[in-house]
Amino acid sequence: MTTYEAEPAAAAAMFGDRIELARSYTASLAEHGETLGLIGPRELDQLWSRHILNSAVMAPLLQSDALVADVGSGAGLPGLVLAIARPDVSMALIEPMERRCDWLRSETERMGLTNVEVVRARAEEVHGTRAFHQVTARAVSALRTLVPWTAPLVADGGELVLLKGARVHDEIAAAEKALRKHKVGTPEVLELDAGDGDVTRVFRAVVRG
Ligand SMILES: C[S@@+](CC[C@H](N)C(=O)[O-])C[C@H]1O[C@@H](n2cnc3c(N)ncnc32)[C@H](O)[C@@H]1O
Repeated sequence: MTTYEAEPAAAAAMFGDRIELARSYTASLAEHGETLGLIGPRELDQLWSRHILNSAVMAPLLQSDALVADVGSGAGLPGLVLAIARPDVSMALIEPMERRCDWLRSETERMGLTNVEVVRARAEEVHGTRAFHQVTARAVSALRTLVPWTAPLVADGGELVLLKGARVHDEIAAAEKALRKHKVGTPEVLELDAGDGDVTRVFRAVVRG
């Protein structure tokens, strides 16, 4: 059995009655994630805090019954975690790599999640074919590149909700032209606590399509 970080106290409160599913996904990611190239070996020590809770912190930011796209889901971060935490939300996981899509589909099926759709594509290939109330992404690219990939997927008046690191304000400055071109309104940077005292930064902005 693979050993990984013990469940932080904050997890149960963050997932509520969905905690067993979150435990199941975390255990499965710990067991298969390294072999499938989804996470590095050293990440097992921070699997809950750095990946699962860091993703789950976005759950309260999703609108009720929203149609959400997660661009570049990879192992399912934050998309699968959000689908677990928010069963009212319909989540499309947009991921171009076949092996990652296979993993996302098999986890969706194994956990019996009915609110997940896996879309094997680059975000740009989905432009003009679908529109979402909110679009999420984590660790995919700097805003300058990420905004042109994600903003065209947002329905008029919808939101970008992007997990970002400490350099988010520099990224916003560098993305000024892209933000204007894609009609992204003035962004706010939320500083959220994922329960471990570390700050998780989220870029949130309305898109006028
Ligand atoms: C560094 S991984 C991050 C995965 C996950 N979001 C996480 O936080 O662990 C970046 C992911 O973005 C995907 N990706 C890269 N370019 C993309 C694009 N244009 N559209 C959608 N996904 C893309 C990659 O295949 C990869 O799975």
